[in-house]
Amino acid sequence: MMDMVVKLPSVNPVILVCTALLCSLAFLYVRSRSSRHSSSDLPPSPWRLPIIGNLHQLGGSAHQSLHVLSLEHGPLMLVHFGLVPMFVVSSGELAREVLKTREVEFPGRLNTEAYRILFEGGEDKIFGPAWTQIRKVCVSEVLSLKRIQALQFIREEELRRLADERRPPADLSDLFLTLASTTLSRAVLGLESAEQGGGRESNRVIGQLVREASNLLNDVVAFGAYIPALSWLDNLRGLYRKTKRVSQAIHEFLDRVIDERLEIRRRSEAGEGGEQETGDRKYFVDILLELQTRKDVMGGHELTRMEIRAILLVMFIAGIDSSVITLEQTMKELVKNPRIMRKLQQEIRSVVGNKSEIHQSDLSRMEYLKCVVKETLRLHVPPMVTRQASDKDSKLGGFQIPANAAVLINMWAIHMDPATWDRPLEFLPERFLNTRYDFTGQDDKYFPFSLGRRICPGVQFAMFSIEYALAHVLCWFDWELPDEICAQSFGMSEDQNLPLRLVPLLHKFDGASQTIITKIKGLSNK
Ligand code: HEM
Repeated sequence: MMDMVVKLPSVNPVILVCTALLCSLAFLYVRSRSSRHSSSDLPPSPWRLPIIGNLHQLGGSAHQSLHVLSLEHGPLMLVHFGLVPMFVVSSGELAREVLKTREVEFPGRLNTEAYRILFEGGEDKIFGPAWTQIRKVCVSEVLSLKRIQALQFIREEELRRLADERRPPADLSDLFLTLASTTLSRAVLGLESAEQGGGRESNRVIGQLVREASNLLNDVVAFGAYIPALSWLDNLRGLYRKTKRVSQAIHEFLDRVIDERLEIRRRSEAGEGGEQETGDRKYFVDILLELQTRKDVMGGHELTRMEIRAILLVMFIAGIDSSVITLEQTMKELVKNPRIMRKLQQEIRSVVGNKSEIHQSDLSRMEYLKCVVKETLRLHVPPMVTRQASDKDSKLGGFQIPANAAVLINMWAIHMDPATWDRPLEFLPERFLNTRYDFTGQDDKYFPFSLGRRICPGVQFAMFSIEYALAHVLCWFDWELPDEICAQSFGMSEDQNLPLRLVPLLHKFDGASQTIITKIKGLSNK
């Protein structure tokens, strides 16, 4: 999500070796200008090549490679991403210091070129002085339990669509994306629901654009970011052209929505029969537009349209991708572990009983479901969170951290620590039964939503949406792999078998009540 997750481009070894040879002279120059800190003050560092630094040691899954390096070099190490020194934290204790107890010393996140293009400026543009106030508005107006309940009917509508996907296999990735983008589009932008005219199409368009933007932010950590002399490679790959195209399409879309909301407000104020701005009809975009004229609430800051667009985009990028990934990875883990899938379905079906709908109160009785989602978030956490040190030198873990240094928190490594987790690579939801782990950021062994001032404000919204979607998908249907997919190799890596296509089989309830039979028939006749 946003620049919070850092992945590396797959690096062609030939390019790397040539670059290393050609640039070794330049390295001598760079070294002559290198840090004024003596190396004994700095954390341990793996051996590195000229210019490319440690990039050759970081495969497609940088978080996994960094974890391996940290086992040898310690919980705080200095790794060179090309010419950029990164201070990599792999222990919960040090992560807590950076993210929470000493957060003022590590206030910002890292910027990338893709980030600057998509948000029309850097991190400061969105997360500047006004952000604390906007965060509060997000939590109370968009992500509150009341708003979550008010939007429940949208989730229900989308889940019913499953029945339309009767021609197997069902594209679950598409279903989860539509569900996440529709729910957020309504809460944030007030876009129409699927039943209202072009609602579905608009939701799909923004959902797809946002996913493209997330991929650009996550995957396209461009060569130029680490080795400026290689930025021509990024141009050659058309990365910035693509980012600019996606950015322009998103901004045009958001501008249209903002203009529509302004027009609705104008007509309503002029008594021209426009939409009534009642509590339920006021969306996040309306609240931001209102804040534009409330400098008093915003600590004297006047929100610009550009900032409004950037804030709306942050909500989408942060909200959609992470929820979809969690849903996809949970279903993949369940298909790989049929025992766990059966146990979970038994729990869901026994709680739902003869009812034809799943209510919010039912979810609170599904303890094993919560364990399953927690375990998915342990194994498939947004792998890395970034921070930038303030403009003063500081110390961490007894080592020197220079002013403005880039810090990477390897969340994945912390969630894999064998000192905390028995058989850490296995999917074992039972490990969370009767434990203290939650998402409030109190614990430094497990914190998929991060810690401290910048902790994810969408925790409740995300957990409810994810649990609700899984309970529906697993209650009425059993799931199988399509014939063409080999069970042994299914889901060996995170990116494998995506988009996720599975065969839904309507579940045969023993002695099912008339209500359930009617529900299932209703679904299959849709
Ligand atoms: C499973 C789902 C989710 C996960 C695992 C997740 C995780 C995270 C993480 C790790 C961060 C970075 C915090 C940091 O830098 O310290 C974050 C930030 C953020 N998330 Fe989430 N998130 C999820 C869903 C959502 C949803 C559904 C929304 C909104 C609807 C949301 C909105 C945000 C926002 C606005 C930020 C930026 C907060 C700030 O910088 O102050 N997230 N999230």
